[in-house]
Amino acid sequence: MEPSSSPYTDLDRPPLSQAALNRALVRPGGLWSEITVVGRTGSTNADLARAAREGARQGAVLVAESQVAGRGRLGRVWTAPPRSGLTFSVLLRPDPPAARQGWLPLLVGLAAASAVRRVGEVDARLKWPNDLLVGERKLAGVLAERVDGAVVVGVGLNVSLRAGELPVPTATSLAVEEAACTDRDPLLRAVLREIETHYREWSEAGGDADACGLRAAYLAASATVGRRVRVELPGERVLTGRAAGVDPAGHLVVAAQGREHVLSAGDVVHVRPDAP
Ligand SMILES: O=C(O)CCCC[C@@H]1SC[C@@H]2NC(=O)N[C@@H]21
Repeated sequence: MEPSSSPYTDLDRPPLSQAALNRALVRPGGLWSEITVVGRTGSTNADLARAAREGARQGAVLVAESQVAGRGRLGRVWTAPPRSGLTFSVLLRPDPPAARQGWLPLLVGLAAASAVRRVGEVDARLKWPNDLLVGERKLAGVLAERVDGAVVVGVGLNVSLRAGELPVPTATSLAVEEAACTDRDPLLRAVLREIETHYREWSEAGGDADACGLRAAYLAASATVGRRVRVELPGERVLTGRAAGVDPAGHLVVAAQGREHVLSAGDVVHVRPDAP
């Protein structure tokens, strides 16, 4: 076969099939109501947020082959060449009280990590709140945005990018990690099935992450708890200490300066054990 003239070799990869995804994942009584695959958009989170305001049903999934204005946490951008990864968002209308909905992005991060471990056979772990790491490199990110009564949760997962194609040196991809599977279709199906399972259990437990085992499963997949961390907090404050746990609300507990701090937001950096 002639080498591709495209700067993105991933354009040679098969597109995701909307029809096949709907056949596999949309069923009566299930969470997913409709899966839409678009060739190109600005941001799947922005699109689903708009749909949510217009009254779209719970369980809408929007997948983009190419996203040109992907949004990340804390005002960052998410860059991914076409078909090089998974970029999708889901629309949820959770019943549990707002005070417990902080678990939603953690739940989605856990689902993505479980799917990557199972299908990709890569040891993905979670940096609080919901970055997927392999070692210390970032494989995927999750962005949750509240829209009226709904929550839109977006996932960006690097799949087939080679080392020289990664957007930043601290990133990785399933291809770089020599995953058992770099086919986006089974990966997407696995992530959506995992989200559905965790979301159903969490909803049935009224959002109680202890009662449904979510907190225990999250802690087992955590790369942060037990580590020394530096947390950049809103307002340019920084806290350095030991990540002692995740509380029943999904907040990070950091032991520092002789007491425990409960953090609901922030950017965590894992500090090397031998660092001064
Ligand atoms: O790590 C982060 O900062 C979160 C990144 C989230 C990126 C995904 S890609 C699909 C969805 N649409 C967006 O605009 N962002 C999320």
